[in-house]
Amino acid sequence: MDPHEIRILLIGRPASELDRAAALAAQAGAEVVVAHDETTAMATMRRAHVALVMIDVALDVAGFIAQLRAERFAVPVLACGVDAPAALAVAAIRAGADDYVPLPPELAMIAAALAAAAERPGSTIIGQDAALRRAVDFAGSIAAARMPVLLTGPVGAGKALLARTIHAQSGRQGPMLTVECAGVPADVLESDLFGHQAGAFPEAVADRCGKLDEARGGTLFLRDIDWLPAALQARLAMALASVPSTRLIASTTADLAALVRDGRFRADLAARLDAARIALPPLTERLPDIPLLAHHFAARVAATEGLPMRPLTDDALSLLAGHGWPGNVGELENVVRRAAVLARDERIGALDLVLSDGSRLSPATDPSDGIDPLVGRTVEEVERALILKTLERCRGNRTSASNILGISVRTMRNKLKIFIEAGISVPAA
Ligand SMILES: Nc1ncnc2c1ncn2[C@@H]1O[C@H](COP(=O)(O)OP(=O)(O)OP(=O)(O)O)[C@@H](O)[C@H]1O
Repeated sequence: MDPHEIRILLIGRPASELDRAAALAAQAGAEVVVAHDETTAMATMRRAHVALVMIDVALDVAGFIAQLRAERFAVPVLACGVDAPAALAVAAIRAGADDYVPLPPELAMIAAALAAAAERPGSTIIGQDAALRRAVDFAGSIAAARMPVLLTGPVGAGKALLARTIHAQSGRQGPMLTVECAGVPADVLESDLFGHQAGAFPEAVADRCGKLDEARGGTLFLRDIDWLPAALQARLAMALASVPSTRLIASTTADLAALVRDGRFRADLAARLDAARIALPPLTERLPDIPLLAHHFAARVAATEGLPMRPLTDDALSLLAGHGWPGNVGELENVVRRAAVLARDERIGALDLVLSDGSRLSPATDPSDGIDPLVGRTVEEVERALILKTLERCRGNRTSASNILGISVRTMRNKLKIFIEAGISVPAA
């Protein structure tokens, strides 16, 4: 196997249930490698691109995760075990594992973990909306070119999916690798992108290849590029010339041109990325696509979970059509996925549609409703009140509030900093 193509690394003792997990993962279409101890596993991490780690809870999960962190690997880790005491599972999650999977694993569970962690080329882009189809057609027409692509649009609009499609249609032989720029510490991001040499920092026990290099002949997808710290923007702008065969695709929910004007993003890098810009419309601007997408997601859940297909009732569809969808297609997918698993009847009804916080779906309101009393206030005052109120409703959760407001978490943090400096109290995180 080409070491660069490993998707799942399974770590466990020989002849354990983990071998069965490996067989199932392979059956689910994954490229799998098994390591029987932590040292071999770390060696694999250093030489290959691993999208997901599954480790037996009987091993030293905390130690392994600490080692991953020390060497600056950002990879999802699932702990797993056979009849493991709940305390072990909890300890693994406390140590930083993303989740616990009981063994023997079910194919559906492995497939779901994979779908969440792996970049799957060729997933279908559903939708008939004219603006969406134009975006997809344009993406197809430039897929084989080498020019960078900038994908813009609100959170959950399908930018990552379109990036995978462009790579799949590009005919490139190399891999598509993703670097998540949002919320990752600068040093981890730097190692992820550029790699490091043994001894570069105390825990750097071996050389590590960065994704910019690893993606030679393939595609490097920089998700939420506006989060890239200034120093790394500079390093990336310089490094691009040395990897001409790596195709860059970047995504952002922000207005990159505005960030350049504010001096928060390098003009040369923005210009480079902007060679081809593709904007994805928010879901509320393509309402006729909602039933198509809902049906698609319901069918996918039925297939992966081994459940009967449950169509949506007309009431459920009209509730979906009236919702505001701040999280766009990603949010719709989550709502339908939950409903398809939890629905008791043969069809998914309006009552089955709940948001991730357990609240019922609410119809969208006209944004100009209730705005009269605000006339006479400044935009700044209204903006501040809206931000603080939304944050309060989200119990201080910056990410949820910025999703709802349609601004980046960084913009939200900057605004809150200004409020705090002005002596205004802000809900705690
Ligand atoms: N047109 C579509 N057809 C089918 N699935 C879609 C479509 N658009 C988005 N999805 C699915 O919705 C989810 C969210 O999409 P995606 O991650 O591509 O959004 P994004 O714009 O990259 O989000 P973010 O801004 O958070 O990075 C994914 O599971 C994706 O596969």
